[in-house]
Amino acid sequence: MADQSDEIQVEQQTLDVLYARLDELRAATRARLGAVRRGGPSGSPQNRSERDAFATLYEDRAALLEAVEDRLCFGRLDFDDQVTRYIGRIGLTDEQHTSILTDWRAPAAQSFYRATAAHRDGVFRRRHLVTTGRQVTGLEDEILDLTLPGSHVSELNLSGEGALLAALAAGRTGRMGDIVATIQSEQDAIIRSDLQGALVVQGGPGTGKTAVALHRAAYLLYAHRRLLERSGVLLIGPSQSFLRYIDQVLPSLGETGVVSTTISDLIPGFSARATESPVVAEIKGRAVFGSIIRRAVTARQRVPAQDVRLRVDGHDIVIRRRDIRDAIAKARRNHKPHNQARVTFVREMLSRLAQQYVDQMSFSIEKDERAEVIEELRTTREIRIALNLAWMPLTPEKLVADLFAKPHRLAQVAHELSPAEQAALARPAGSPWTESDVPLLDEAAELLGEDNQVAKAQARQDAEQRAHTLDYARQVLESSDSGGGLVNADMLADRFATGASFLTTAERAEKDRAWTYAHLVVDEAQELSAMAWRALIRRCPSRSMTIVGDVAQTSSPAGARSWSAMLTPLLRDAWRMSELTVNYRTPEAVATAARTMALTARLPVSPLTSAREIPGALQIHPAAAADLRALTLDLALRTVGEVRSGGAGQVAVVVPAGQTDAVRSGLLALALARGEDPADLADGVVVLSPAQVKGLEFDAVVLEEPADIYTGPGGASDLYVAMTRPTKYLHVTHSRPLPPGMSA
Ligand SMILES: Nc1ncnc2c1ncn2[C@@H]1O[C@H](COP(=O)(O)OP(=O)(O)OP(=O)(O)O)[C@@H](O)[C@H]1O
Repeated sequence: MADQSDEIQVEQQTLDVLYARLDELRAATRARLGAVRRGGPSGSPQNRSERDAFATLYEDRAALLEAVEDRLCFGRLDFDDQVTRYIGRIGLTDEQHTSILTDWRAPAAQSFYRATAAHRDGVFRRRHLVTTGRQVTGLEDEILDLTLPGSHVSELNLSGEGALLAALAAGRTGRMGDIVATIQSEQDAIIRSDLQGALVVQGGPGTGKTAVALHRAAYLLYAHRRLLERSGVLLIGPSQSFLRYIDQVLPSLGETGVVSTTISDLIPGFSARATESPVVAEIKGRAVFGSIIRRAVTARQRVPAQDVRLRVDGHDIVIRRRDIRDAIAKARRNHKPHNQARVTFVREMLSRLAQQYVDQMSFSIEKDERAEVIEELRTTREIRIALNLAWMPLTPEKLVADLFAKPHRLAQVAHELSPAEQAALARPAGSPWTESDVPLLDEAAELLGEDNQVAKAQARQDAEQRAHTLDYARQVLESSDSGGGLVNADMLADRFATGASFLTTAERAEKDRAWTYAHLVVDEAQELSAMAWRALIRRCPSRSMTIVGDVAQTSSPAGARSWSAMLTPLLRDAWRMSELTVNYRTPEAVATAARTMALTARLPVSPLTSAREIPGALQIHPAAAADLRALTLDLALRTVGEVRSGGAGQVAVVVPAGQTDAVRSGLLALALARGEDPADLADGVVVLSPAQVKGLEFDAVVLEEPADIYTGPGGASDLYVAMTRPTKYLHVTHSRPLPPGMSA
């Protein structure tokens, strides 16, 4: 022990040097930022914009230096050739530019995660530093050179087993933390895998897929910073609550520029919140909807049943079917989206109609007079109506809403769907949007292009905004008495505008539906439909993607049961797969029970080894139907008390979606009856449906009546997800027989 305390002292000295350097850099960055800010708002627009750029740079740097306070340095490598290297959250150099801390993502840090006794890479000792604040509180050494005393090989091949098991045993806070100090070798291989192509990471529950996906994003941003910062990285998660659960991980790794969203929120300024039956969601998720939407667009470019005859200004004009057919063909030939191609169609039709008009005149006319004729025809109401009927300007919302509100429109373009399937999709116009509508709207937006009516409205709005800004600039000039011709209202308005447009890549990308990203990270990817994949792939033309998920946990009927069946039609052979095999979350007994149930239900479960065993982790409590709820509520309250006795801790009660409200009020009533503080209850326990717990984890889960979940819409997959959420205890309460394969 004396040995270890000496070593701790040595490491404390190193840590003191590293934190002192961190403090120095923080102070220097703050000083530079202060100097830039003191520069004030004067100077030419260019100076001002340079200053803004520097200020943003220093602000980012200051935020990064603040974010790495906790566990700044967590490891040390000792090499055969006497070299020692410290590994931490960021790289640091001293004043002579000598490296004193290696960024965990640098190639020089790789051995910290990968070196094994069999492949040492010249490392004879790997040391994990356990720190609390700025104090070293413990050490864990792994001697990789088996000829040295103290060497030891972990059964599961885990590195830094002590540090890892301590991290896994810690109480959950409701927010995911980073795993940078204890990344395991199979995870590291995925994190550092090539940027090119799509990488699918398949793994059972708790194998660290989410953690790995986020650390990979941080790694790629480090290794390919220029490319990735210019075009951005997009992260897709299954729900807003999941995004909240993970939202501290990337900032703690010093990365803040990743855009994260869900399929429901994929289109900027649009949010789909309504729910619909799984049957309907499955139909709308089919890849064939790509063709259906395409046909729905071309169906809106149509030749009318009859010629239309009218008189304009004493001239006979015939809107002929033949002319419309030719103009449609001409407009389609330029392969522009519907709303843009419409311009060609209208121009061609007006030119043909103008020719009819001119042919009836007894004299020839000049070019500008012909333009007047065209304008007159363009503004004639009947002509406008006839041209719109032939080629209507459309928004994606209108196109998709019509498809489901007007059965004849769907029937016209969706011959792949049976009459029953078409009938299932019917809904009234004005119905609220659902998640599976979003990929259809996105597909439609792509094919329709900007509606120039919308663009015109935007231009009008911009002009109004400009007038408003000018007005404001004039007032500023008047009140600041800075006349004398040095600056005019227009120039000042420009300066205000420059300030407003000073956006980061992530901010610009987030606002732009058509933005294309350099890399895409998709979590819980098994849930995505073929249509959702089309929408995502469109956003990442390079196909550089990290796709993580588990096809045994798929509950969406439109999701993937096999990666190859889902991805090969979309990506051909431009995807590769890696598997994660160690379960870091669920105790062995719980994992085994979940797995046996899943195998009995023939789910495509991945092989899995559990890193932890906790005695009494799985407890099954039978009850009479009349007593079941009371038992569930009592267990939930008792378990919250137990898991929070040591500080942090979270319990989830999982019940089918329709019962969450009843359980929530039951818990509250019971807590009040027992004189407990409702605020404590709200902190420590959540009541969620199987769909809502996907991707999350808790110290303990109380699962009521598994047979209800098993026979519910998500079936055995939902039950598999629910059973695999706890890090410590799973309590199952039931009055009906347990589902096949499920037992203690
Ligand atoms: N190397 C590691 N060191 C410490 N903790 C780890 C490590 N790998 C995974 N974990 C922890 O294990 C838990 C499960 O990880 P994660 O949520 O990423 O798993 P998952 O595979 O995405 O699970 P699911 O399929 O159930 O969503 C998390 O608490 C994570 O922090």
